[in-house]
Amino acid sequence: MAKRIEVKGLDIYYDKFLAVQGVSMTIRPKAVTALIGPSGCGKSTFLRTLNRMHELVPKARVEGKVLMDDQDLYGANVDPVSVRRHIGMVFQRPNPFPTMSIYDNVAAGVKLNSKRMKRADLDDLVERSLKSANLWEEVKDRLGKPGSGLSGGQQQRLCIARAIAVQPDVLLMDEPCSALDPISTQAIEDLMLDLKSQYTIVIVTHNMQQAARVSDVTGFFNLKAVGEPGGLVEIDDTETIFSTPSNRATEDYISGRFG
Ligand SMILES: Nc1ncnc2c1ncn2[C@@H]1O[C@H](COP(=O)(O)OP(=O)(O)OP(=O)(O)O)[C@@H](O)[C@H]1O
Repeated sequence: MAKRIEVKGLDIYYDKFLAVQGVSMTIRPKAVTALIGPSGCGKSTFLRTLNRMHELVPKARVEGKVLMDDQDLYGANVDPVSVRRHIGMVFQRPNPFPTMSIYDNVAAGVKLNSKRMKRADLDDLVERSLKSANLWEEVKDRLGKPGSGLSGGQQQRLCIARAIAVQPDVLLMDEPCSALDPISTQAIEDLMLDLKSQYTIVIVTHNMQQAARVSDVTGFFNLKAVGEPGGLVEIDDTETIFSTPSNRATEDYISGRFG
């Protein structure tokens, strides 16, 4: 659990379009890394390369390396489905399986991985995952009801419980609060702070206050110019990025001068 990710010289393409160029960074285990930057600079694209979801887009590919505790995730013998099992993803819009019960939503990943479990063990796993996602108390009396009947914030925590249930090493979150109200947002932020004791967490956010509140490390992505590829400008401790960034573009962005 909680593995380190090392990205080395990563170029990311959609067919012939180079969307992101030359990203190198180390993502620390048991910490929250936030990725910020203006629209279109490639934050989400980059995030999806970390668990090989990028290549689900036809003709999308990468050059360079992504290592998880020294294992090359793009190595010849690596199964992308297994990578996605170890590196979970939570999306902008909560996407529970709408007709499935709350219980089955949490158990879905484990069942998909064709792990046969005794009912009591599965019950235990569902309970632990919902507790870790700070949702158990709110749903324990209606586990058989559809996940779609929960509020947006509860649905997002259900998706986090589903991601946690398969015991990933890393959790990727792509603007996980952008569809949520402030109270649900705070619940997810609190949850991130809890979860980082066990996981490596990478979050894309448009909300700089959120990056400042939840992350230990912040990476600023930018575009040199329209039509040019995006790239990582700098990455440092969040406190440093928000107080004394070393790059002018970072300073302009965090002080609201552009983006
Ligand atoms: N499926 C796709 N096919 C082709 N190009 C894409 C695709 N998805 C994204 N792009 C392009 O890749 C570049 C980076 O987009 P991406 O969505 O990763 O940026 P972002 O920084 O996450 O933006 P935002 O903050 O607006 O979500 C953009 O030029 C975008 O148009």
